[in-house]
Order: sequence, then structure tokens, then C-alpha cells
Amino acid sequence: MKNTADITVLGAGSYGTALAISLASNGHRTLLWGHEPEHIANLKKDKCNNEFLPGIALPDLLIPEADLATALAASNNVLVVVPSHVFGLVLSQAKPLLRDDARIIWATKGLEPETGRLLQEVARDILGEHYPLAVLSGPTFAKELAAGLPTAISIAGTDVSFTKDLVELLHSPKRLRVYENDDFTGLQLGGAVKNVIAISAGMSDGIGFGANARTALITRGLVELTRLGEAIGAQGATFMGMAGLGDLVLTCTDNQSRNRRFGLALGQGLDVDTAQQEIGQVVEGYRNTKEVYTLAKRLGVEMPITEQVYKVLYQGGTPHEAAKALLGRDQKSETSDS
Ligand SMILES: NC(=O)C1=CN([C@@H]2O[C@H](COP(=O)(O)OP(=O)(O)OC[C@H]3O[C@@H](n4cnc5c(N)ncnc54)[C@H](OP(=O)(O)O)[C@@H]3O)[C@@H](O)[C@H]2O)C=CC1
Ligand SMILES: O=C(CO)COP(=O)(O)O
Repeated sequence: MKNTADITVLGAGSYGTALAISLASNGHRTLLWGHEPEHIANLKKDKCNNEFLPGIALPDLLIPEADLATALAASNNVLVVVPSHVFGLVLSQAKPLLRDDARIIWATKGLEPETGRLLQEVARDILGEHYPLAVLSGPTFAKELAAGLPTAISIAGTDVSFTKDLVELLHSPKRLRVYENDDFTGLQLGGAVKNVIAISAGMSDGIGFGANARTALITRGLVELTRLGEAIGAQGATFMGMAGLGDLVLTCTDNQSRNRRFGLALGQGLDVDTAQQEIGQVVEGYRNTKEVYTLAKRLGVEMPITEQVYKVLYQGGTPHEAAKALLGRDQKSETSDS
């Protein structure tokens, strides 16, 4: 079947729109599908996603589309950018409409709710073995990407020709540097765990702790992420790259991060529900914390920061109690396994 678009993006929130803007700015005809017809009508009318990215014009090559069948018929390249809790649902809706030559990539950061499965397992479970899969992960705030500010990101997948084509589509010598990576598992896990650590960094700053505490959380958060990653077969070195250290530094230190802002609100004394309402957009780390915590417990991997965030979010603990518990841990060697 012939492509009438170079790529179709599923999910018209902040990051789906930002990636679609970036792709269209590279000269690629890009369909952007969203599940709310009224929202898509507004994108067409305003030539701007006023709800999620106000003030940033949509390029002419970005075509908003409300019909999923039309969106999926237009291109064999499908980029999924919906929150992790609806990732499986959207793939299930897409499945009967996918072209036989479809290739699926996602920029969603998270694990499957309840099961804690990586999204590659969810995709394989729903779609079977036929379609090439890939993931995009790394430090990228939607607003900066959409504004054309310099950004670097990593990509990994099951099929080298697919990932190379994606690099060609996404890469821009002026704005976006895309690194190929062969650690599909590691890139997915990094994007989920950094959300949890960003909440902890936000809580620490919300309490009023300083740069020392924040940096310690980033550094020990990286250790936790690496430990869990190696336990599920990822490569430790991946976490020194964009999808590990890169995304941890970005989301733990800058208030554009919704996970960090959620943590800040908790540290300042807000309850979980009020803090979430204040953010008003997806806070992946809220669910991810439960999934990462459960996965770590199942595998017997020690993740003390994740455990404390879990206690605050799900067991009525307070950020002050979490800080006390982390500081009060037994003395240990920095490089020991646990
Ligand atoms: N924003 C960012 O800077 C970055 C985000 N990401 C990741 O991208 C993913 C999406 O996040 P982001 O775009 O920021 O989130 P937003 O909250 O900005 O947008 C989420 C979008 O998903 C839509 N949506 C919700 N449910 C469904 C559904 N069932 N079917 C189709 N669409 C649905 C929402 O629609 P509605 O408004 O109608 O609910 C909304 O348009 C997350 O996993 C996030 O971690 C990754 C890197 C950067
Ligand atoms: O993943 C992101 C940046 O890489 C976005 O972070 P938040 O979801 O915390 O806003």
C-alpha cells in the first residue's frame, strides 16, 4: 500500500504534538491523530494546539486527523504517544486497522498498569510477532522540542532498518540529534524509572532541602535504575546515556517536569489527589511508582528511593518520613550491590 503520509502520530497531547511538529518541520507529511474530535477540530481551526502547546504554530505538513482508520491507512510508520495507562487500549483499537507493512514506535514512558510489564511485552501480546517495534526515549520536554530548541534523544528497536528510517525521519541537523542504541529494554525502563526519581527530587525540594539532597537522589536513583535494569536484562551502560542519566537530570532539576512538580507539591504538604489535580496533565510517575516498586520486589532488587516514594503515594507516608528513612539507612559502601 502506498503511503500518503510519511508517519502517523497517535496521541495529540503535548508530546505527540511536539514530535509531530518536529517531524513536519523536517519536511515530512505527518498525520496527528487524537481521540477527541473536538480537540482535533480545534487544532485544524487554530493551526495550534492551544490546550497543550499554546503559542506554537503547527506546520503546514502536520495534518490533524480524528479518524483512526484514516490515520493508520496513511502511513506504515506509526508513532504512539499516549500515556502508559492507555497504551494497551490504543494498540487494541489500532490492531484491526493496521496495515500489513506497519511498523510501530512509541515515545510513551512507563510500564503497564498492574502487571508492570514493559511496553514491548504489551505490544507483542496485543499485536503478535509480525510488526517491527521501536522506542524513543531520552531528555525531551515537549515545549522545547516543539519550539525547535536543541534536543538529543535515543532510539532502539527490534529491526535495524526501521530504527535507521526513524532516525532519518526525526533527525534534524539544526534541532534534533537522534542516537541509535541497541538496548530496547534499557531505553524503555529508563523512561519509566526516571519519573519515580523525579517525584523524589521534587519532594526533597518541596520540603526545602537543597542541591546536595537533590543531587544525591539523582545519583542514587541512577544506581537503583541500573540495578533493576541489569536484573531484567538491560545493559548497565545504557543508563549512563540519554534514557538514564540524561532524563534523570532533566526531570529532577527542571520545573517543566510534571513528575518533579507533583513531588514539589507533595513536599509542600499537598495530598496526592490535590497535587495531581494541580498538574492537570499526565503524571506518569504516580502509576509508574507502583509498577516499578512491584517489579523490584518481585525480582528482589533493592530500590530504597522508589520504596519511599511508594510509601508516600500509596501507604500514607509523608515526604519527611521518607527523607528520614533514607538518611537513617545503615552505613554502606557506595559501590556495593544493594
Ligand atoms: N510532555 C513531555 O515533555 C514528554 C512526554 N513523554 C511521554 O509521552 C506520553 C504522553 O504524554 P504527554 O503527551 O506529555 O501527555 P499529555 O497529558 O500532554 O497528553 C496526553 C494525551 O493523551 C490523550 N489520551 C488520553 N487517553 C487517550 C486514549 N484512550 N486514546 C487516545 N488518546 C488518549 C489525552 O487526551 P485527553 O486530553 O482527551 O485526555 C491527551 O491528548 C507519556 O508517556 C509521557 O511520559 C515523553 C517525553 C516528554
Ligand atoms: O519525560 C519527560 C522529559 O524527558 C517529561 O517529563 P514529565 O513527564 O515529568 O513532564
